[in-house]
Amino acid sequence: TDPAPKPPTEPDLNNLPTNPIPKHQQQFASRVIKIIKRMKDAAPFLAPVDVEKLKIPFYYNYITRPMDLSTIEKKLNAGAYEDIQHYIDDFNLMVNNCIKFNGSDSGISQMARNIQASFEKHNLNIPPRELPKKETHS
Ligand SMILES: CN1C(=O)c2ccccc2Sc2cc(NC(=O)[C@@H]3CCCO3)ccc21
Repeated sequence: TDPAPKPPTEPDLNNLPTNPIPKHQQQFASRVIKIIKRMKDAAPFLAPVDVEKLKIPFYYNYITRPMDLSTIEKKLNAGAYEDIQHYIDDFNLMVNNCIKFNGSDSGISQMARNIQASFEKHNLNIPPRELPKKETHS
């Protein structure tokens, strides 16, 4: 059939959540993404998959929701995440898109799993939504 059109770019600035994740969670997540972006295996994931450059006109027929590190960063900066879990879900979507299109045994999928392992390690101490109350010692 015909090549599917490019899906709408995220974040949808006309559809931001009323209660996005608080500042301290957004800052934590942005720091993790910055660290991941410095990994050599992150290079193919820094920007959206370029279907023209890679000559893969049917990419969007298989991958209906493309995701990459720059889009996650834009969503963090725009306050597009309602829950910190959704930032983790987007990272895993990026990895799973890669595995789905290229195959689990491909070199690019091994790179995706490498950065995913580092991402999970850095997220071990994700801060809770509400900060612990400052105790006022009477
Ligand atoms: C994640 N991923 C891919 O999932 C992908 C999708 C289809 C075909 C190949 C690949 S490997 C890949 C390569 C680049 N980029 C390059 O190879 C650069 C930029 C275009 C040509 O050289 C970017 C994303 C990507």
